[in-house]
Amino acid sequence: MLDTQSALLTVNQMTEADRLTIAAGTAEEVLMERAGASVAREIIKAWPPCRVAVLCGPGNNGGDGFVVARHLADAGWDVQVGVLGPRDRLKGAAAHHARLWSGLTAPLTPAVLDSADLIVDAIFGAGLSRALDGPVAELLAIAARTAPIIAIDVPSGVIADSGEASGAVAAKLTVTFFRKKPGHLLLPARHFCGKVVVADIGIPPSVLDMISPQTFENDPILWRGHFPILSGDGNKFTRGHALVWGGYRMTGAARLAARGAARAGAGLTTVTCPEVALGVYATALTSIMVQPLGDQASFVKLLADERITGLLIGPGAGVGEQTRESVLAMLATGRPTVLDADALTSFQSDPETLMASISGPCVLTPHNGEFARLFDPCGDKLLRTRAAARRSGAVIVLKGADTVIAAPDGRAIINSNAPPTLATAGSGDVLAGIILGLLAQGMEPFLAAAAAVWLHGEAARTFGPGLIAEDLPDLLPKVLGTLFSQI
Ligand SMILES: NC(=O)C1=CN([C@@H]2O[C@H](COP(=O)(O)OP(=O)(O)OC[C@H]3O[C@@H](n4cnc5c(N)ncnc54)[C@H](O)[C@@H]3O)[C@@H](O)[C@H]2O)[C@@H](O)CC1
Ligand SMILES: Nc1ncnc2c1ncn2[C@@H]1O[C@H](COP(=O)(O)OP(=O)(O)O)[C@@H](O)[C@H]1O
Ligand SMILES: [K+]
Repeated sequence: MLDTQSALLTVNQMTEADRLTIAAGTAEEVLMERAGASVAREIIKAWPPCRVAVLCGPGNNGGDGFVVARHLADAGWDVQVGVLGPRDRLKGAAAHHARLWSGLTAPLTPAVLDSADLIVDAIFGAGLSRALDGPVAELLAIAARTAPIIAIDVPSGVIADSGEASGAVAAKLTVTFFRKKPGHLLLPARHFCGKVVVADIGIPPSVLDMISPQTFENDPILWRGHFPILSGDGNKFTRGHALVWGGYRMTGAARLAARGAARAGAGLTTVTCPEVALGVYATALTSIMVQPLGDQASFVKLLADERITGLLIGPGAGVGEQTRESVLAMLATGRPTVLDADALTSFQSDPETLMASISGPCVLTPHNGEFARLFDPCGDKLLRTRAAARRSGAVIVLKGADTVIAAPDGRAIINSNAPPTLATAGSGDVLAGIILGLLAQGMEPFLAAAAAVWLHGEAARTFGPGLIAEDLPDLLPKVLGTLFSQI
């Protein structure tokens, strides 16, 4: 099992974590007390005392709100509490904490927001089961124009499992409990969460042994121990040989990928390209080798070289029969293969042939457009990436600001470190190359893909504004140096 420190829990898994903790002897009221107290602590840390409106819903999220109200009032803050529906509708721990609130409550109308300097959104958390009712959505819209919002668990309107966010408004801070939920990372919900703080409410991490989470936030802790390590007595061949299929006339894409593979640590990197393009590739590549592609038979012969340990096709490959044939020839070797861009689009009219040909370690790196050409685009990003991985038998990297990496066995990782400067031509080509470089060194495809996506995001973050794809490979040494100096 992957390290559960960066696990993301579904609503059902979080309920189970609560249940196991309660069964082990912690009362639900105590968990709620700790949850609300942790939110109040974060507020007191970040804001000076002011007038706060706490908006409480009908469930346990509302119960947390009453705890926050009490702690802030005890600390001398001016607190208004608004409650959705009759106060006696609250049950269990929420009813208990509502009783401990000795101040007034008002109905949940815009009047509660009058002259608020800060607003606590405790209307709905994990229990939101349908789109927000009109009046609640209207109140939230007014709240967003009135003062900064602190959301408890998730901003109301966010579906924690899927990242949908109908009717939600942007919070400055979201305080969640024990572990993050997929909705804190998936778009659009992520945009509404602001800064996310995970508070410890005394749920023991050992409950996760029983829950076996399958979804994780991308973090080196998941894959650092599997990263290729150089052996002192190795040589360039023991570091793997990465082969990139280089197209013509779009030659830049494969060159970017090749540099990504080399910087990720492949001992040798070769671009094989049509004879006519040899000069173009050779002038722009030095340590990376260039080989003429020849006809299909000679390509198959080249693939028979056992020293080649990783294959990539797609960047700048062109859509068509030659690309299809080359993809199938690569897959037939059973060696680790990355399929990107045109290699995916070339199977648009016949995805079945592609799926049926994948048997070895394989990573597909579509963006949303390429994904929809091969797979069912319905459902949230986690769901559809997982389904595609299961269907294809390959690791799927569904790119974007919230890239999801899914394995055929159901594990999934959501990436959160990619800055928007990555939205620049060719950055995906570099990513495919980094994955190739790690695969060529023998790293497991799922973890290689996760590591590459993280390194790619971190490289871009290190660089800052003005990034172009060419910069990315040369930023890897610094990112890797920092990463491994922390061990
Ligand atoms: N279970 C526990 O032990 C803990 C739970 N905690 C809090 O409990 C929350 C989950 O509590 P609940 O499961 O009670 O769920 P919520 O409080 O998020 O909401 C459930 C209530 O809202 C109603 N509802 C759902 N969608 C609605 C809609 N669109 N319009 C109107 N009403 C709607 C439901 O009928 C139910 O009454 C978490 O988000 C967290 O804030 C924390 O106190 C930590 C401990
Ligand atoms: N707004 C964004 N924020 C963060 N990362 C992004 C954003 N937009 C794109 N990316 C990342 O940039 C890369 C773009 O890849 P791709 O769409 O294949 O473009 P190209 O074909 O031009 O290389 C992917 O890794 C993607 O996840
Ligand atoms: K909330």
